[in-house]
Amino acid sequence: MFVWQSATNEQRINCLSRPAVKMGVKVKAAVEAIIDNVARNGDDALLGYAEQFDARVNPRIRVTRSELVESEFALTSELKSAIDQAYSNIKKFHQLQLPQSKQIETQPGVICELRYQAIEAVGLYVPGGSAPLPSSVLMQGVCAQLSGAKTIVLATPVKGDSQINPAILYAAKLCGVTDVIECGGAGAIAAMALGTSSVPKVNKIFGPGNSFVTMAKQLLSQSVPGLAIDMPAGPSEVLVIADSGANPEFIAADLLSQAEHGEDSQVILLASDRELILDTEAAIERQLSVLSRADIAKAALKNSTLVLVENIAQAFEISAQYGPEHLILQIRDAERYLPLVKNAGSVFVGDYTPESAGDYASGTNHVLPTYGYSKTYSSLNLMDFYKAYTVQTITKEGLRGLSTAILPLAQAEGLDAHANAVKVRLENNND
Ligand SMILES: NC(=O)c1ccc[n+]([C@@H]2O[C@H](COP(=O)([O-])OP(=O)(O)OC[C@H]3O[C@@H](n4cnc5c(N)ncnc54)[C@H](O)[C@@H]3O)[C@@H](O)[C@H]2O)c1
Ligand SMILES: N[C@H](CO)Cc1c[nH]c[nH+]1
Ligand SMILES: [Zn+2]
Repeated sequence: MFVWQSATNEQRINCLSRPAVKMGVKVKAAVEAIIDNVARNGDDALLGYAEQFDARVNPRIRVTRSELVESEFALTSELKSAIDQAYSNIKKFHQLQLPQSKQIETQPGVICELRYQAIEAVGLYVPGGSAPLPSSVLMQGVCAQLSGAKTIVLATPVKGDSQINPAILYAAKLCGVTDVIECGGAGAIAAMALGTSSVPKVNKIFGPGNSFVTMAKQLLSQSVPGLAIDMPAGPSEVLVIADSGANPEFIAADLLSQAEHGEDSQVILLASDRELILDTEAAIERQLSVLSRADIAKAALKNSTLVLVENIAQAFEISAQYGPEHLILQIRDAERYLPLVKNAGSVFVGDYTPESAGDYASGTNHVLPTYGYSKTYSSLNLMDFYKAYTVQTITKEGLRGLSTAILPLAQAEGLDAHANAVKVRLENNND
């Protein structure tokens, strides 16, 4: 147990530091080499990485159309309807976000509009190194589909001699994905950013992934002209704020649900009650013993801390400083505390709102900023698949009215040609 009140500043900073950030320099060098190889050797580089990193036997790049169409027959009816239910809820929540153009006459004869256009070609990365994630297909695919993107490329790694997971293919089919690519990591991101013989080049790359994926997105968005990315969405994180009324079994389950994602996941509990922390420690031990991914969760717990805070208000201050991907509030009267939430990708309110609900099926998006980027980035939403642009239409009289602002400003800036573009029109008597 970490006691916030008696810790030094340095100990507090350490307690909130993220494991993935510590390995940044090594990851950058590896990713730069991968991008360079894909730029030079295209598909051949991708096939090589599939063998090297995913132990792929007879690697290939493209999944066929008929595999997509037939994927549902490989699913149990239970899993198929689970995917359908999640798809429907995610679609409902994201349909709410459809952008609407707006216009206003700012002064007589001067009309300004804000319009939206879907990004034409999008690349969706679905992590698959440690677990296949059909839910991540839905989170990104529903948005791409609702936006009307023309090209929707989905890349995911496949391990060893296994087949690509049919649940991933079925979710991709539901979302209207146009190209499914069997490659992972930085290579897959580079392929979608640069294009290869088999992989269409896209305008924007989305999706979570490990440190290699996240680094590749960041590096390529700085070097490929016009390429955009959604956000740095790396190793999963959850921060739980709990009061003395919380259930330690629920807290332990929530912490373990994210610890099991990867060894570099981080889970933090901020609790105002010492007994609750001790009970949660015991619950974690009990629950861990029957988890199939206990080893991964145990490793992640080494980067994680159960913290005793003075009071709930202090917990919110610490959480704002950390900026978690997910924030779970297991406190009485939790809604009352929502105004204290400052930086969090997605907030789960009350004892019966586990993160798993948002991870899979409630309707909210699970692609969220990590590494503290919830301080500045939004959670993935439909707007990320659009660009907004403006349109203006001005009548001659409108321009005359506006000239009293344009001409003095152009003069003040010493830009005569700007002023002339107005004057020639106002002096024109040919219409
Ligand atoms: N933030 C979010 O919204 C969100 C959502 C889902 C999952 N996640 C996170 O995504 C991550 C998924 O990671 P993952 O590893 O399971 O899958 P992944 O698909 O992101 O990464 C697997 C790929 O990493 C590459 N790789 C592996 N070892 C490498 C090495 N030594 N050098 C270079 N490249 C290497 C390989 O190409 C491999 O195919 C987890 O950390 C999980 O927590 C985040
Ligand atoms: N918790 C992950 C985001 O950090 C999303 C996910 C996918 N499947 C299960 N969980
Ligand atoms: Zn999860």
